[in-house]
Amino acid sequence: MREVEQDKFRRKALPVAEAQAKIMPYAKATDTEMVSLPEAHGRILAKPIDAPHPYPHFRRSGMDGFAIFSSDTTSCHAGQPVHLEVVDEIPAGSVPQVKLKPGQAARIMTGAKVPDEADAVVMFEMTESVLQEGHLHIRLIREIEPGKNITPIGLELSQGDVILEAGRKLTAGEISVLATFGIHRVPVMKRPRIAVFSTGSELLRIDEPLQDGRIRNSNTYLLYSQITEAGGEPFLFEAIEDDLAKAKAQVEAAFENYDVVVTTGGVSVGDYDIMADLVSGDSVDMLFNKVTMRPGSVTTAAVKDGKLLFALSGNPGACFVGFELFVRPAIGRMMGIAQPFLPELTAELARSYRKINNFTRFVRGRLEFREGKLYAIPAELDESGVMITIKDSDALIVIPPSNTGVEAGERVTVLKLPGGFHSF
Ligand SMILES: Nc1nc2c(c(=O)[nH]1)N[C@H]1C(S)=C(S)[C@@H](COP(=O)(O)OP(=O)(O)OC[C@H]3O[C@@H](n4cnc5c(N)ncnc54)[C@H](O)[C@@H]3O)O[C@H]1N2
Ligand code: MOO
Repeated sequence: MREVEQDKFRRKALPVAEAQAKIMPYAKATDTEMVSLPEAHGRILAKPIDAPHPYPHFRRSGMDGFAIFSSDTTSCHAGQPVHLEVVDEIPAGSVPQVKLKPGQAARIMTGAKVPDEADAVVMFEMTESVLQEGHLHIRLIREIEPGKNITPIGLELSQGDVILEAGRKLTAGEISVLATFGIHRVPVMKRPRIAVFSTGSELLRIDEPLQDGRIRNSNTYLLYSQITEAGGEPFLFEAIEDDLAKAKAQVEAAFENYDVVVTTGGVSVGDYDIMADLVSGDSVDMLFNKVTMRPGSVTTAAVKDGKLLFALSGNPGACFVGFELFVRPAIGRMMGIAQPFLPELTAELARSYRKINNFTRFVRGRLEFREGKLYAIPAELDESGVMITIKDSDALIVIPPSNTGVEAGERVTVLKLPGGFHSF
């Protein structure tokens, strides 16, 4: 037996956290690039952005109405109305033309600049128009407090405030803030370029008809989605057949052009498990080839010329989990995300999980809120080779090693998968 083949069997299993820690030093920051604001959606901000001006930068009316001196309305009531002469009209986008004096009002629209002298805006609905000696007046029968319906300068942000920290993912809220401040070119982290290979002579292309004993290559597309969601840029390659020399050549070529290489399949101890052989060879430095977890115990990571190679299991469930626990955090770290790991929550296990585990199990499942409490419901079918329940899962339920399993009602840690909740 060749030495590399023997190595496949002699594996030292690392706990997940230790394996993650081995990877992170190689998750080197990508370069930065400038993109247009719409293109920045979903990208990671590369530099902190300060407010170049206060917001709002002028005193803004919050209502369609009249800008007035609130002091003119002191003690005003139905039996003692106040009449104010309308001397200006200020649409949004214009500036006041008349310097207001006490006893006067300016007709003003929502979003328009309030005259400096005025200290309140009264809504149209609270006024009545009257003509007095040919001049338009408004009649008020209620006191208006100072500041009413005026948004002060800098209510949201003062000049120089940090608007967004580096490492922040830009989605709707962030994009609208950047637009507000005229930041139309945005410094973002380059998306790590990730080559994806599936291995296995049993794999058919997705456009091929079924053949006996063969299956379509779903992992490549699973990974395409996961990489895209995590912020990376996937590049899909034809599946590699179970031939070590060919696989080695293809994977090595990929390292020339891509930041990370992800493969699936061929990492176990089978006769054709070429990735296991490849990482045991001397062309790459292996970081680990076994993790004390299920599914994905054979998850393997290696480094070539400072770049990461992830050899995930071929079993779809294990490939999925291996990506979420190892590849996602590496992509996140490369883009400067402060916390690139799946967020941890605590939930109550809704159904007993009685499988015996030597290793920590990451069971796909659904989360449900019932009467303010979070429940975790493990998928009925959660075997490593099962693909169908991945689509219904919004979390990985962490089941620690145990001889008895975990009973319904016990508290468990869950790792929230990206995206919404399937129950809602
Ligand atoms: N004697 C042993 N056999 C196995 C062990 C073991 O410890 N001793 N471990 C089992 C476990 S656990 C897992 S997980 C798998 C891991 O196998 P590999 O990662 O080497 O993957 P393959 O053998 O290539 O494939 C496994 C399974 O997944 C299917 N597959 C592969 N690629 C794809 C793809 N791109 N799309 C869809 N499905 C794919 C493949 O056809 C197999 O059915 O090993 C166990 N065996
Ligand atoms: O490593 Mo396998 O995915 O544990 O079932």
